[in-house]
Amino acid sequence: MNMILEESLRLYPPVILVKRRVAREVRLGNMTLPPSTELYISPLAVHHDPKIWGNDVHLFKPDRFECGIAKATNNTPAAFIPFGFGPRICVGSNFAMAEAKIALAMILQRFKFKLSPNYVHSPIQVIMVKPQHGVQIILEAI
Ligand code: HEM
Repeated sequence: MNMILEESLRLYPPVILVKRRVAREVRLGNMTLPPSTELYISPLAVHHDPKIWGNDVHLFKPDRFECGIAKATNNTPAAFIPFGFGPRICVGSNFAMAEAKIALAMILQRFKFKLSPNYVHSPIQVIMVKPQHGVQIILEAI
């Protein structure tokens, strides 16, 4: 379940941009950034970089996480940042993952489900990334 959630967060990070402001002059690669420069870091872009994830970057493949995030990102921790990175990383990340697993487990204990043929895949950003037309699923009690 962890792998499925991680792969979902990779392909569709709810937060597609995090922002940082440079506090003092800093070298970043071959650039020198003056204080107050604003940096926009896109989890969406990083998560879809074939140089990190390979040519199957756009495919939903939860098993890429089977040996953990470090292995999936070739030891590049900043390549998987659905909850941001560093000292200001999301404080609710563990809570959010636990909550999603509990909710899914409660559904799976009672139902089988499949995607409705009416579903139209159209992720959209309205503050967070979400399915534009909702996600229609067909539940079957077990
Ligand atoms: C799937 C669910 C969630 C996602 C994808 C998410 C994502 C993020 C991201 C990307 C940041 C910015 C991190 C950075 O700048 O490096 C953030 C910050 C934050 N998140 Fe979340 N978040 C989620 C759920 C939650 C929940 C459930 C809570 C509270 C219970 C929460 C509370 C916060 C707070 C307080 C911050 C600001 C942390 C700081 O600036 O020090 N988040 N989140």
